Amino acid sequence: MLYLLKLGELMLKKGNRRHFEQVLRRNIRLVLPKCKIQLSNGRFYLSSDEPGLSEEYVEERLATLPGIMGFAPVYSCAKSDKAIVAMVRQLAQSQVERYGPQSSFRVHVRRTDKSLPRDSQAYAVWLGSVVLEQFPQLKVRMERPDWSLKLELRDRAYLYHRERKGVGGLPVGTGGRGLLLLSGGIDSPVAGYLMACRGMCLEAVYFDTPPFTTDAAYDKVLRLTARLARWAGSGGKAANPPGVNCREQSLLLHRVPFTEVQLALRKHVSPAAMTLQSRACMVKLAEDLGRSERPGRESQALISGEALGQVASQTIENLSYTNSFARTPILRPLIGFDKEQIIGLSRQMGCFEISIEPHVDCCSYFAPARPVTQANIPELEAELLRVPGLEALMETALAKVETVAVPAFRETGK
Ligand SMILES: Nc1ncnc2c1ncn2[C@@H]1O[C@H](COP(=O)(O)OP(=O)(O)OP(=O)(O)O)[C@@H](O)[C@H]1O
Repeated sequence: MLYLLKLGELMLKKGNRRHFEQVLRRNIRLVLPKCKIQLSNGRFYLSSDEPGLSEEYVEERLATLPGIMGFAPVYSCAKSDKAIVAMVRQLAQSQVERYGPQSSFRVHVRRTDKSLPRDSQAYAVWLGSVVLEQFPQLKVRMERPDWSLKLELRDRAYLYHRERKGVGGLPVGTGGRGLLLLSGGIDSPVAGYLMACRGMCLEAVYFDTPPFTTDAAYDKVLRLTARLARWAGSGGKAANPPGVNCREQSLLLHRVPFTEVQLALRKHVSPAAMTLQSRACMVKLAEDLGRSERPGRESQALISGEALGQVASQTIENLSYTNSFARTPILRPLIGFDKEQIIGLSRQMGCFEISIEPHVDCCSYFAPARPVTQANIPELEAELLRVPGLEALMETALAKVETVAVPAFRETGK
């Protein structure tokens, strides 16, 4: 099996392109350890002789790896006319068996080796006539043919007839480290996906409020984390904090026991500010968690699934209030998205059906009927300071955090 990988945005990097390529190579190795990777002329080639390795298995992983714009299973041969003709004839034969002797086709050629005797167009015309000689009833069609053959003339000749899109973006591990606030809802997994596709190495944190939330709600968060790990989990060893040595494609999920904090807030803050004050505590805890016990490997940003105006608590005043609890930036990649766009991405990720399962999360349980929409920052800060023992409750919560590495593909039994 041989695949040609197209790198897209990576190719635009100038001085540090090698670094990006190395990170991508490391990520591919983690995800597909049984494949060999070779880099030549701005293309990666992935090959394997492993008998049990199916195309479906390989493609499922390549399709979710940030940094890969597209990929195609290819045949390759030397650049001699004789070898190319034999390879074209063989692939044309299989396409005619599939689409019929009267189907339409085109040949597309790219040539990076300028020392060859023909230019790309002349190669395409010549190979088109080779195919027509073999199957005279075929029709040549440039626009939307039934099938096409694509030939790339590089160090060798590479021929393919189908190509799949990847997610593009940049390889995980080239964009710093972020801690995603992951609830069981629709938005936060999508926010994590977008940041992973910009190369950010992620971990996730979930604030759990038993008995107001159930084990089923946590299980839902685990399944969402597994899904997200398909895109974000390729940071592998680089994503491990000290003491964890996970070599699988996986994502670390921290579960913070948040009940005591929520109960103290419910007793001492105004009902209308409940959501906002608990979000502020989450931000503070997440930031402390992202810094704790990991010198040199701290989270450099928090990530949240908030979108401006999506719910009453997500106004610009309220976002400014929660910002004031973090020294690191809070990234909100969905800030300008509407719900339909978010749902579209969530479906694409295979998260939507999980996210809409009906489980109560901590915020909806404690949510006020009429939340504060225009945070008065000094008043709210003063109110939070008056909650007795809040600091100690937060420290206890941090001391009891449970961390698991959630593998990307185990949920499907693969
Ligand atoms: N229990 C939680 N654990 C971790 N993060 C949370 C939790 N609840 C909320 N968040 C974070 O706060 C953001 C805003 O949450 P909120 O409930 O207001 O919005 P939402 O639109 O329901 O978001 P989502 O669909 O991600 O739950 C979430 O996107 C998430 O990043």
